[in-house]
Order: sequence, then C-alpha cells, then structure tokens
Amino acid sequence: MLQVQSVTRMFGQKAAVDNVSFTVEGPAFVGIIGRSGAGKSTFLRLMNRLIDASAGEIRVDGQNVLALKGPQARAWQSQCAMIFQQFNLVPRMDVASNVLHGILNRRSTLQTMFNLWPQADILKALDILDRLGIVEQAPKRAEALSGGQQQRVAIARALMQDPKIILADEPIASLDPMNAQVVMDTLRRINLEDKRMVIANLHTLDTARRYCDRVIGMRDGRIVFDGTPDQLSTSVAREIYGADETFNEAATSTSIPTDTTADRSYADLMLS
Ligand SMILES: Nc1ncnc2c1ncn2[C@@H]1O[C@H](COP(=O)(O)OP(=O)(O)OP(=O)(O)O)[C@@H](O)[C@H]1O
Repeated sequence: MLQVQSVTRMFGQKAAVDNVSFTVEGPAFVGIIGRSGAGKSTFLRLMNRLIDASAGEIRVDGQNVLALKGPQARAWQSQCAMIFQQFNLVPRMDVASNVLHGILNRRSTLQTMFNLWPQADILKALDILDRLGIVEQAPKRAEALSGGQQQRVAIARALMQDPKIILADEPIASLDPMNAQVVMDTLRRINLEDKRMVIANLHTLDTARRYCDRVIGMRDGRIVFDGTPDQLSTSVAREIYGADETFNEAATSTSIPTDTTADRSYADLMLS
C-alpha cells in the first residue's frame, strides 16, 4: 500500500510539488498526466529519493521512505526502479550487460571492473530479456536497437532489481506509436502478471485511458484530478491542461494510424 501524505517540494519560492496526497491500495497501474511543468517528474524523483522533499511523507507498506538514510535509502531505490524517456542505457555496451547493470550496486568494485557476473545473474538477465521478447538482441550493442527495443532493455534492467514499484517518467515520449504500444503493453503485463505497482508520467490522454486503473492529473504542482480513466472526460482534461475550448484531444494522442489515415505521417496527424 502506498500513502502519499502532504508532499511538497520547493525550488526557491516555487512549489514544484504542492501538498500532494493520495493513497493506492494494491498493485495498480497509475498514470500521472498534466502539462509541462506540472510537477510530474519532480514527484517521481521524490519517490525514488533522487531528490529530497521539503515536507510530507511517502509511506510504502507503513514505512516512510522519505525518512530513510544511507544504505536504507539505497535499498529503497532498488525497490522502486526508474525508467526514463531517454532509456539511459550505456549505448556502446551490449544489451545483456546493460540489464545486469540493474544490480550493479550489489557488487564489489573489483567484480564490476572485470565485468564478472555470477552465472545465475546472467541467466536471470537472459530470462527477463526472453520474457520481453528481445533475448536475441542480448549480444548487440544497445545503440544498435530501435527505440522501442531500447526501452524494453531499460524495463529489463529495472526488473533485474526485482522492484516493488516501477516508476516510468514519460516512457513512450520518444517513441513512434507502434513502439509506444509495445512498451506500454510490456509495462501493463508486468503490472498484471507480477503484481508490481507502476506509476507512469504520461503525456497523452489516450494512453492514460487505455492502460491505467487510476489517473492523477496535476496542475501547478497540485492534484486537480484523481479518478478512473472513464471519469477523464474532455472537459476534465481541459481543466487539467489549463486549456480553453480550443483544446484538441487529438493533439495529445499516440494512437496508431489505421486505414484512411495510414498514408499520413504521425506528425501530420498530430497537426490535424
Ligand atoms: N532542479 C530544479 N531547479 C529549479 N526548478 C525546477 C527544478 N526541477 C524542476 N523545477 C521546476 O519545477 C516545476 C515542475 O517541473 P517538473 O519537471 O516536475 O514538471 P513536469 O510536469 O515533469 O514537466 P515535463 O513534462 O516538462 O517534464 C517546473 O516549474 C520546473 O521549472
């Protein structure tokens, strides 16, 4: 169970995250939406302890993870793995080693220097890649893969940590619609099959509606919507994004073009 209680993060005089509270029971798939600067990334970084909160508590199964220090804070970080828009892989390193890097902090410097991995870890990494449908890519350099494949490698690296929670910061923002769907399907599968909570910052409404059990809308650091995908009407979305009646949902869509639109580029669709 996740309990976020009155969490605030100030940058100077500005509250990037402003008195945010919500509770999630069980391993839900939670989407956070909102326009640029709403505080979505800051919130995920607070949860993962990449930055400190100015006030508030985040309790996971009763423990306030914002109060953890030193090794306990690092242990928490491996319990809530992070996935980023730009994948954050080591481009020249092979895919299998990138996945193994998910458990880098559990190894000695000497083992790391000589790239020595226990066989059990290597097998686990290959198993995870197999599960995500990219095991044949294991010996290739990460930079040789498509964006969608690279994001799946990043998900595999996260799974190597065996996390309770996966935090995904705009995981499909750099991907074309087809790859975006594969990556979102992968995250949803992990959520449902492994019962790991996923909290994903999403920049498109249709993705939030399609994949999430729960959607949280942020605006200027505050929660302005917290509900189910079917409660996320166009007028509610307009409120979250702070847009007027010219607000066009299609401009926040990543749906895959079909039939009559198949010849048009994705950019054309976004602009239409
Ligand atoms: N390190 C920082 N120093 C100062 N201000 C910051 C810092 N990080 C974020 N902010 C500010 O906090 C606010 C929230 O930023 P944040 O990146 O969390 O928004 P976001 O909703 O994730 O936006 P985006 O979708 O563009 O990433 C913004 O006004 C931003 O300028």
